[in-house]
Amino acid sequence: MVAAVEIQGITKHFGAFEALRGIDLTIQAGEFFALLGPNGAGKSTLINLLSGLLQPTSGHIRIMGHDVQSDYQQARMALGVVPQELVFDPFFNVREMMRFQAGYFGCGAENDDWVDEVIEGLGLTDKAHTNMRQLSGGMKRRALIAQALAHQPPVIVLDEPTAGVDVELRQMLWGFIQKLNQQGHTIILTTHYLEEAETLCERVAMMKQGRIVALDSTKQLLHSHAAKQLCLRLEGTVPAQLQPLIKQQQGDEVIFNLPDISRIEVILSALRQAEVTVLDIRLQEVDLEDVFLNLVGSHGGQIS
Ligand SMILES: Nc1ncnc2c1ncn2[C@@H]1O[C@H](COP(=O)(O)OP(=O)(O)OP(=O)(O)O)[C@@H](O)[C@H]1O
Repeated sequence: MVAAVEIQGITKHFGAFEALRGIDLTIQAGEFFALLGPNGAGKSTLINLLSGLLQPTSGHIRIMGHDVQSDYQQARMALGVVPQELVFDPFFNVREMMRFQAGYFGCGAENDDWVDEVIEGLGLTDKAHTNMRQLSGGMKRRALIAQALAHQPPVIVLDEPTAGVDVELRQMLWGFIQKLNQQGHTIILTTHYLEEAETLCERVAMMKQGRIVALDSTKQLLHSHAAKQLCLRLEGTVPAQLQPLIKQQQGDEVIFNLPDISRIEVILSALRQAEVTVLDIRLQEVDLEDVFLNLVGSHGGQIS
């Protein structure tokens, strides 16, 4: 079966700056794939190369077997990209905008059922005849997603689609995207909500400074970093020798990293000796965010 996306030896320089330093990545048709990395890692540059908005310095990309440079039209037809920014044509209503968009890709009236399915699936039915500029921010976000899907592309790239959207829209969006994935569409997602990637995506690539630093199934990534964490509520000050083990401290709750389980005894005995009282104790598994911080070394709001 032909791969949805094949990226071979891709580099991209902006002047002397190397934004991508040799990317090799194959995404199979039907995958739900996450592309993660801190700000500036090169995710958007890679997405812009997929859609042909940028030319690579070296290397090749194929979408559903079509080379993005030598067979641009077919490659672009196979791809729907939901961009980060809210860019839209202010002159059309939602349905017109989708039909025009589909028209650019050679789709005519035979595509109208699909247009209506997407409008309904994204909760835009009430707004189908509303002008784009009269939509609220969340509705514009839905319309942009609809626009990217207008020509029924087999490969769908979502560049931070849930940035700044409310919980209701996020759930609706993921329900719809999961349905498309079950129907066979390949989904490639960048998000800074790592719990979304963890729940939705079968496979994850983590990028750092223009390179892929981890590429594996979500399950395997979590398994290979299967260290646990010890969460304690404490009365007293954590002694100095335990400070390097602290992952996070908020009020009286302290989370310790446990590279191995026997470290629990060391921690509890050091606390006893320092006469710190343990008020509560619990163990927790690492999540994708912990793995990400471990591998990419970036923090909190910088994740995207
Ligand atoms: N047109 C350009 N000219 C010069 N440098 C650029 C250009 N576009 C991107 N860069 C640089 O390339 C690097 C990668 O940027 P890119 O936007 O791909 O990162 P990203 O992973 O998408 O980050 P974010 O999460 O912030 O969107 C950054 O250092 C950025 O400043």
